[in-house]
Amino acid sequence: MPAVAGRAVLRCLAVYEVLPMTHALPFEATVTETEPPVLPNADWIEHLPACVALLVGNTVRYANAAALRLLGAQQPGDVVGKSVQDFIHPLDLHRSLARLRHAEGGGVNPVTEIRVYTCGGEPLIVAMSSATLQLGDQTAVLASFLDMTERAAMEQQLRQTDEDFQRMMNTMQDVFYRTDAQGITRYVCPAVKNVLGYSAEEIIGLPAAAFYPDLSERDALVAEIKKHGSVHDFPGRMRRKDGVIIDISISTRALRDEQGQYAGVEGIWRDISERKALERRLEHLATFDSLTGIHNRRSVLAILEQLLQRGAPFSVLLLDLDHFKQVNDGYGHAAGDEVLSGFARIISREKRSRDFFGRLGGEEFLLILDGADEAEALQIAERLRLAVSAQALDLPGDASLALTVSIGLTQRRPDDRRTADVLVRADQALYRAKAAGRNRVCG
Ligand SMILES: Nc1nc2c(ncn2[C@@H]2O[C@H](COP(=O)(O)OP(=O)(O)OP(=O)(O)O)[C@@H](O)[C@H]2O)c(=O)[nH]1
Repeated sequence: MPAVAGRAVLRCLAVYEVLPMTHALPFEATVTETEPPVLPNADWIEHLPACVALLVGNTVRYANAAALRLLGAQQPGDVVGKSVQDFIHPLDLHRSLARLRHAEGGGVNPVTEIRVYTCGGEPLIVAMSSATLQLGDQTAVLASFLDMTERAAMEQQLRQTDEDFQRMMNTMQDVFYRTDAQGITRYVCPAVKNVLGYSAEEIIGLPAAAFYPDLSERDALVAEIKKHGSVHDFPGRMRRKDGVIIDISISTRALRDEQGQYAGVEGIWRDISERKALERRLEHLATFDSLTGIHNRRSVLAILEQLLQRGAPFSVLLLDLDHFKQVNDGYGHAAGDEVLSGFARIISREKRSRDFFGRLGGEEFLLILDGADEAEALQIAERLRLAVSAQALDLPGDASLALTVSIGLTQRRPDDRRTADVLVRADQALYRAKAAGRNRVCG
């Protein structure tokens, strides 16, 4: 048997790793157009798991058991003696015949996928290689093939899965990422460009920590993941390429290697800056008076309640602008608003930084003097009263108006339990100040 043919067949079969390379091809064969080729001592080919067929011209002259099985033959005659055209898919026929001619000319055809039909018409995909085989003075082609239908389907499925994954990653608003045990970013989806301003390529290979403005936040995250295995909506912050710090929410889990060792993290994070800003706006609205910007009623009373609960010493001033109705009546409601804002500005400026100032409603305000006893509170109240009467309050246009304020004062008493206990006394003191002629402080 010519060495070329032996090498070719071995190469065909070695592709599938079904034969140890030490096997030599032991057959000498002869082929005629009418009779099956004789392949003495070739039992092992007959029993190979790989499909083997011998072709002369376009006709199948021999097919081993595996080939007959794959092609669904009931008997050898269903395949042997038939033309390859009976089995090859029309779209692959031209290519297959060209390969046959190439092999006949002494060439070796590397493995390629070819669509074939079984005897029952079922389509298959086979991986086929072929090479010339000189049998006496006749040239045949030895083809070897394996069923790849399942693998092709799996590959198609994998491709589909990969395409779906890429599509999902490309359209995601959230950022999917993966780091290794050293915290190096190994994957990040393209959405990161919209959120951080960096492309995925710029980030992959860099430590995830590089994007945290405060490293302790990242350390806290990793510690939490290592402890619990995962985190959900963990708050954090990241620095964008333009330097802006954004609020993020992270949901991620620990990755483990085969030994169960920590191997990094995988998860998603989303930009929640807008949500946070909205929360802050809502919180501000819920805490501060929209006209004056100082604490609103709910907020200043909550502070009063807290101080009471803590048993902290304090005094309160209840402040009420005198004859404020006349401002509204004389200059209009907008002018009244302006005056209220101006008044709040004066008190905010004049109060001590540790004091809490809020608007209870209308033209009535509460100032909580943290730590102040009655004597100290009286001093502060007098100072505020003078500051108000000394400064003309602006009205819309160029006009301004001098107003006065009456102040009711009370000190926190040991038996005060509720805010109302304090407020009622302050209100009574304010009433006395009004009754006594206004523009004064009463305790
Ligand atoms: N512009 C404006 N006016 C308000 C607001 N809330 C309450 N007022 C007005 O404040 C006025 C309060 O009038 P009164 O309770 O009679 O008190 P006053 O005129 O200040 O008189 P005394 O307190 O007795 O000195 C009313 O005219 C209310 O309509 C507000 O948010 N803006």
